[in-house]
Amino acid sequence: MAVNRQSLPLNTNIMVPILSSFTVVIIIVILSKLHLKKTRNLLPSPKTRNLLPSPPALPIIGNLHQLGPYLHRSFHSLSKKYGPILLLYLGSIPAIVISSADLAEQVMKTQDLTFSTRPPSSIANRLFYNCSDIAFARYGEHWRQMKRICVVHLLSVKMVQSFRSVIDEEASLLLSNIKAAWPSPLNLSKMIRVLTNDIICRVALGKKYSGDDGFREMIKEASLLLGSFPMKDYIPRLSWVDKLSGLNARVKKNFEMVDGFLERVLQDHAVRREEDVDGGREHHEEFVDFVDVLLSQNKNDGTSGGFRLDMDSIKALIWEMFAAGTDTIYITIEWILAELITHPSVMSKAQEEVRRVLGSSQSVTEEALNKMDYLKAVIREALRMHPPVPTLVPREAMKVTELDGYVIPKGTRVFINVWTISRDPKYWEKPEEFWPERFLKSNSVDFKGQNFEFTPFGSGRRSCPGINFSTLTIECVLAKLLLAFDWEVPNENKNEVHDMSEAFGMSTHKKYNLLLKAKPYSFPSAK
Ligand code: HEM
Repeated sequence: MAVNRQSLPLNTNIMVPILSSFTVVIIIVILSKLHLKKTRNLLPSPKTRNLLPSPPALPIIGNLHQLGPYLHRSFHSLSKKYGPILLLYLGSIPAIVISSADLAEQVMKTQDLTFSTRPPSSIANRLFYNCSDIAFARYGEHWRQMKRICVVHLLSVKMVQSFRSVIDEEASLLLSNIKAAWPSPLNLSKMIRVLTNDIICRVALGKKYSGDDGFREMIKEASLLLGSFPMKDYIPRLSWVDKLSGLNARVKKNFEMVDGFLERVLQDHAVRREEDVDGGREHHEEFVDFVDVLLSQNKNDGTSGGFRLDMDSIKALIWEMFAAGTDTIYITIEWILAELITHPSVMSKAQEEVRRVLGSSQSVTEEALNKMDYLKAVIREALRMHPPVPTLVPREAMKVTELDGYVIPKGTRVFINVWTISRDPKYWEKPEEFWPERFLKSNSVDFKGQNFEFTPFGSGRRSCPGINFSTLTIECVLAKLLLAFDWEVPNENKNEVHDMSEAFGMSTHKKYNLLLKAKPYSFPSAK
């Protein structure tokens, strides 16, 4: 799920848009003074706090003042000083930050069950129907059944293969639009964003909504809200600020829009199903979207081990596919292209491979992809340097436990900083260099969750169920883009295109758009 996004499933960027507002800072300072004594009593005793390395915390806000908008970078700096496990207070919430592969393995494998729940999030609670989704759901029977449905029915290898034609059609449409733009520059970032949104729309809802401005705004607002910082969750005594700042009203409005939209989608599908049955037609002969699958699960609820997939859970799951799927895939493709364009020799090698394997054929089959080792290495290298969810989705300790000899109280939040781990010189040669060849070695690591120095999709019970779908989409789209065009950076855009700065947002996407020229490529014999 999409995105450097803390609350999002994907959103680990807790930050600070609201907190940094002047008014709130003043309020905090006054309250700090007024309640200093009382607050001291609320913090754990010095003895408990000393158990883990921890930067000094302030009353009320804890360590929030030490965190910037790029949470993974703030955690990175703190881990340089305090080590691979450290304790922070996010307001009144204790949180540990993990920055080594060994400790990540402890959390996601050895003690996976202990760390299998998600912390509460008031915004996700509202937007995802009391956390009836997967990514925000607390560990338990509901989450287990929802994840099973997702893994077995929505994102199974067979289902993902059935989406191939959708991915192919949408990518071909993208190529036509790019061709039409030559020789003018184009905003490739924007085009890829629309592409991934269209693919997810068709796969999840059965049709595209990209032409609908209201739909785009609704998704954008939802992801902004999921990336925001509700006082209620971290400094409960300041929860009134959420009302004053308009946050509560925005959440309510967005929920009502999303709910109305999903109601209409479900209605449309239900009517179509009835028409198919009345007309004696076989329902969805060629392609079944997520809504169809979930509605049939809902109908067959007796066969799903007694689990009742109610309408709220269906809506939460459908909506989550957007939250988790759109940005992550878009961001990954954007970073890969940015790195390729910045490293022309890598670009040439990748293009040479794609053109050799595919020839003039536009069809990117599974067999063809299996011959593109270099392209796969490029994708891994981009995910290593730019993991879209850099601190994973936070977990929470379900009971008191021990990590690295430190006592971890029940309810402690856990962030795993994969951004730091996947550039740690202890595991990676030349970690700051974009060097896909590192993944061509016979003993190279994979991102499937078994190598804890490289887990952009997480690992264990809470790992990402969208890994096959993402990999297929990224590989197909990239192969087509490298096959069909030679890429040029207009002089006036050079600085922005090659600038690898990150933007603040739900996920760590590139700060500056890819404004490029795409020269259509013709195979020598076809000239
Ligand atoms: C490049 C693409 C993607 C990346 C890098 C990514 C990454 C992640 C990460 C890091 C997590 C949290 C793992 C953990 O806590 O250990 C996650 C969870 C999740 N992802 Fe993805 N994701 C991607 C694409 C997708 C797609 C396409 C979908 C669905 C269409 C999806 C659905 C989910 C869901 C439902 C969860 C929650 C799993 C749970 O809590 O049990 N993701 N993803």
